[in-house]
Amino acid sequence: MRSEYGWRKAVACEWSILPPSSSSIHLCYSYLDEIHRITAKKYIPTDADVLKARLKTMGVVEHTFSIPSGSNRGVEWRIFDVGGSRNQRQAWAPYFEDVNAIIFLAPISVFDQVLAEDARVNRLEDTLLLWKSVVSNKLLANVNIVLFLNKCDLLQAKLDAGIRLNQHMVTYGDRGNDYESVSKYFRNKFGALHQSYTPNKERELYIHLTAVTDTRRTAVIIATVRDIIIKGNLRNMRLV
Ligand SMILES: Nc1nc2c(ncn2[C@@H]2O[C@H](COP(=O)(O)OP(=O)(O)OP(=O)(O)O)[C@@H](O)[C@H]2O)c(=O)[nH]1
Ligand SMILES: [Mg+2]
Repeated sequence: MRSEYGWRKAVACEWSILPPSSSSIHLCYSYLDEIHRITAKKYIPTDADVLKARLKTMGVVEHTFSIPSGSNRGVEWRIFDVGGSRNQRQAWAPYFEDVNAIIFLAPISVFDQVLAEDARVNRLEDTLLLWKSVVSNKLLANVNIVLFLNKCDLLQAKLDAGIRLNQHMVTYGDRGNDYESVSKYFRNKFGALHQSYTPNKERELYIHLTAVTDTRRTAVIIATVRDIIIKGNLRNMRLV
């Protein structure tokens, strides 16, 4: 087995030959920081280890659960997790007719990365195009949409490291390269696309800045989202 120093050196070398799309390298580093724990004979993955793992969704994965207590006790929730990569998106269509809400995760830290599927395409530009096609879809006109501007922790780290948004997105111009300005810009950009392209001008868009690997904070956001979805469904059924 390589020593910790050896691993770091190997990863550092790899870093220099990999394209900037290799966000997994950051994750390698966080696993490497805990190499002794992870390579121990009796290693049992923690929840955090599982969260950090990159497990690409293939097809559509369904999860069903109900909440055991509280006012929504007994309500059955069905969640469909769909693969986001380009070759997975054709699998989404059959689910569009029957959903009550969509939670769209847009990774806003990827502004300096390209698609694994096509190195000519900037990942954030691709996300914006996908967002536009989802919000403009007529089949989804009455579906509540919640937008998670996700990977905010990685965005903050990149900006703190001096990576400039305007080098990758010229429309950003000479605005400040700090987290507040950048996140506000993305909030407005995604919001404006929804405003322009939604077939349902009454639809309210809910936007949250998230780092979903922070489970404590995400639990609070999910509780808010759950209430929004329930209220939206009741409204659609004209019960309130
Ligand atoms: N630091 C950080 N890592 C995140 C965040 N959200 C997801 N990740 C990590 O990003 C990687 C990709 O997450 P996945 O859940 O596999 O990505 P996905 O968007 O479902 O991708 P597909 O299944 O291909 O659609 C994993 O290693 C996650 O731990 C976040 O907010 N912050
Ligand atoms: Mg997935």
